[in-house]
Amino acid sequence: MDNTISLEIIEVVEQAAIASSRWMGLGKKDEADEAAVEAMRERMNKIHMRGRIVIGEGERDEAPMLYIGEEVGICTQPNAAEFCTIEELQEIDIAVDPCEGTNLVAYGQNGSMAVLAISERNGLFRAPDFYMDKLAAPPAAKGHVDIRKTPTQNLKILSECLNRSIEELVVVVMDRPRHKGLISEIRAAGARVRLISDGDVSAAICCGFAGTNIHALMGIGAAPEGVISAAAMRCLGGHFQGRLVYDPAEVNTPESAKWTREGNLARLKEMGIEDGDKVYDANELACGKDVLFAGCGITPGTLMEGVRFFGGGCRTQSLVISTQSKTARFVDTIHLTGDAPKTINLR
Ligand SMILES: O=C(COP(=O)(O)O)[C@@H](O)[C@H](O)[C@H](O)[C@H](O)COP(=O)(O)O
Ligand SMILES: [Mn+2]
Ligand SMILES: [Mn+2]
Repeated sequence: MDNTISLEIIEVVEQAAIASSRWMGLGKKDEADEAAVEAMRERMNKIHMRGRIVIGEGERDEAPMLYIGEEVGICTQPNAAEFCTIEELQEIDIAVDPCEGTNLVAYGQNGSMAVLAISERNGLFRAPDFYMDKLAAPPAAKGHVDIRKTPTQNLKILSECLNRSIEELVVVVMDRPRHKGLISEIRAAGARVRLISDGDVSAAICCGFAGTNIHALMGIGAAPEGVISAAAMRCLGGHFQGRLVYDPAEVNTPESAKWTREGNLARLKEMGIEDGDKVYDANELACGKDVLFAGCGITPGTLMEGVRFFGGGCRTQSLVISTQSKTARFVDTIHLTGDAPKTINLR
């Protein structure tokens, strides 16, 4: 993968975050989402790359932009060989969530980001729009905790790996009725629970850094977000496992009521997945040789600030991590609008 993509891609998530943040607190989640999608697509199409969306806003019919299969980047043009380098002509797969946490943006709450993951062709798992049971934990616990173990067992292992008592652990769980039993078990084991209304990508990535006071993510969220989280955790060397949830009874949401257990198993078979209970780790969900994750805060979060506007511009904070560069690059950018020179206030 062309190394310069990692620098240009920062602007993709920045532009998506800025566009979405203009809708922050206005109670309009669809508009916040659409603004991010449009901005992400527009900036992506200016990059010298040959990209294909493998996780996006849905199938072509229901999503006018950034749909699964959409080609993005200058080097997708038919005559690209005339003006693109051999490296730029290599096909790359892209998973996007232009507004991860649309509710958070609409209601002005913390933790929303514009995110994406990139790898070479077939380097990212093409997750269906299923739910996914997830377990994320810090690098020190990688391969020691296991989603097949009980939360109580995993908390014991985590406390040993992180050299702290169970009482000193904080586990993020999405605040959903489906997690009633999980939350009770974590509390009974002695750990503390941080409930979030949305945004489990942010929670998963926080486990990859020490000092965030988040030591695990447990529970069921969406599968596409699981792949993007796995890409980030692969770059960070953290623990990430996911299991697709095919039985609607496990989640019992209006979304899951549209499906049946048998129908879901048949859908998985069509995709070539025979074992619906398979547990995928980060190396399988983001299996490419080179994997890159980029995110930009829309509203403030644990890792990144949100977009902050001032007269004549705004300031963003992004994070780019890649297996290739072996860096976790936090980027603080001031964006100026209009032509007149501005005084940049650093306080
Ligand atoms: O909170 C989320 C919403 O993402 P988005 O639609 O892009 O704003 C994600 O982080 C979750 O992983 C997931 O989408 C959610 O758990 C599934 O929805 P729900 O049925 O409300 O739990
Ligand atoms: Mn999302
Ligand atoms: Mn989204």
